[in-house]
Amino acid sequence: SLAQAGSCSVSAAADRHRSHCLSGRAASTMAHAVRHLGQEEAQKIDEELFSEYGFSVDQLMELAGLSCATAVTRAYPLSSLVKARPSLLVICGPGNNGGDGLVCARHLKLFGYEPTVLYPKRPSKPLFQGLTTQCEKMEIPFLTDMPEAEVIDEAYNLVIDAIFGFSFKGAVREPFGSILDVLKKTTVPVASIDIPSGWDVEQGSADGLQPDMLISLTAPKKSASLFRGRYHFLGGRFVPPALEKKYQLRLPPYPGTDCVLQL
Ligand SMILES: NC(=O)C1=CN([C@@H]2O[C@H](COP(=O)(O)OP(=O)(O)OC[C@H]3O[C@@H](n4cnc5c(N)ncnc54)[C@H](OP(=O)(O)O)[C@@H]3O)[C@@H](O)[C@H]2O)[C@H](O)CC1
Ligand SMILES: [K+]
Repeated sequence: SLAQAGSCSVSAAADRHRSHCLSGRAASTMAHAVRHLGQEEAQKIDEELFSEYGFSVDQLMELAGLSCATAVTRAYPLSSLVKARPSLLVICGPGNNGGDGLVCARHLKLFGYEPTVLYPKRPSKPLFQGLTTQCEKMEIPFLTDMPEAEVIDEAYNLVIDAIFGFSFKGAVREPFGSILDVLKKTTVPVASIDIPSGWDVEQGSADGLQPDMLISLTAPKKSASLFRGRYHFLGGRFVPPALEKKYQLRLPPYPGTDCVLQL
């Protein structure tokens, strides 16, 4: 099974479900048995990319956000959107996952979508200020408050969840608890960047958000085995082969020059 081959500790039920749902594409991905990372391991790889491999956060965030925007165009092409306007709501959290969301919003605007951003807790670092300015200069509107679930269902085709990534821990603190409560009541699809927000990075969340799409960055995290949505993509095509080897990531090959891969 994926769990055994991929050394991920999912429950037997999740494992059975996964085997049951195997499609041809999933089966070909299984041959590679991409490894699912624990929280500390994901953070360690991230740290190593910066310290040992000389990357800057901005660089990887740009590639991560571009992957997410590209994956969104694959799952929800402009021609498939049901509303008159190609409107999207991008909800950004206080860490780098939120930064990925800002980059993703900017690229989606360039791809012809109409993103609106909610960014309630903004770090004072120049990186995030710059990403915010870039979005503002691209005429991407910023909301001051989370709309009601009915308003979101009425106004947007898709919500992009860039609230928490692999550093999330413990019970959700405000204002994000209320935001996630509203998000759980919406019926429009949700696309989560790296981790469905509010999920334990390894154990998931039985009564948590159930996104339609998950874009795993670098490599899926353990909780990705519990993802039940329609689209699971891998993005963040920036891992040097030596690092991939060291952590035995067994990443499936990206096709051609693509920056995303559907798992
Ligand atoms: N190597 C890669 O794959 C790259 C991935 N990227 C993206 O970065 C995130 C991880 O980013 P990080 O900044 O480490 O963490 P998060 O965005 O997940 O979240 C940190 C912030 O969230 C707050 N937090 C944590 N737990 C809670 C909670 N229970 N309630 C409320 N808030 C919470 C935390 O607050 P503190 O008060 O604890 O500081 C932080 O503010 C990864 O998932 C990818 O999306 C990079 O962009 C590129 C490289
Ligand atoms: K997320």
